[in-house]
Amino acid sequence: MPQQLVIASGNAGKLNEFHQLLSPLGYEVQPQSAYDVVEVEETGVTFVENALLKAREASRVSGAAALADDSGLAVDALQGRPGIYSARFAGEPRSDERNNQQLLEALADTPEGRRQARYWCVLVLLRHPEDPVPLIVQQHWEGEILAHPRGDSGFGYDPLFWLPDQGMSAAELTAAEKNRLSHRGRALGALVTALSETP
Ligand SMILES: O=P(O)(O)OP(=O)(O)OP(=O)(O)OC[C@H]1O[C@@H](n2cnc3c(O)ncnc32)[C@H](O)[C@@H]1O
Ligand SMILES: [Mg+2]
Repeated sequence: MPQQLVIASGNAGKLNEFHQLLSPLGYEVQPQSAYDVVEVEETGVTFVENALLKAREASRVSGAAALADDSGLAVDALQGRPGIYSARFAGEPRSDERNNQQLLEALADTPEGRRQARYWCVLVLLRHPEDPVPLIVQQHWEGEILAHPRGDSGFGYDPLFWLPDQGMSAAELTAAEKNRLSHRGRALGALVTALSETP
């Protein structure tokens, strides 16, 4: 992995997690805001398309290697929604709290036992804006949607994301524990491995 990386994201929760995961490995990470990268429109219909759009713009503007994350929550009872629209589920202005409320309403008639869901995380690394061989990895994290929020760590849908094996919500995990288990933490592990195997 290039030692200096721009993180193509404006999401403070993601930026924190990338910092925690990459700094111990010796990477110097900077948010795209350090280069005044403006948020691109996420016009793709897949996570990978949106991640490519974000990485390319950040790499183009910064002139550096860029890592983008497009992620979201897919709920079985909602046929995979909100999916790529997770950040915009409750419309504008975007807010985690309103998105969580929207999710609870959408699942109001769905009983416990039928509330399976997963987070997806797709990471795209571009070494330069015209990199013809982007590194792409995707990972998921299985859970269930709670009827009431629990915990105040993490971000986004974490207070509603129940982890049966842990007996707690994603927002009740420590940051280190979330990074070890999560879609993002494991995707980054896979990316580092993929990079070490790439010529
Ligand atoms: O596009 P950037 O600038 O990176 O920031 P964003 O928040 O818009 O990010 P996405 O477009 O990838 O949308 C992902 C949404 O999915 C949710 N999400 C993704 N990973 C999550 C996590 O680890 N915990 C909680 N919610 C998460 C959260 O609501 C995010 O806003
Ligand atoms: Mg986004």
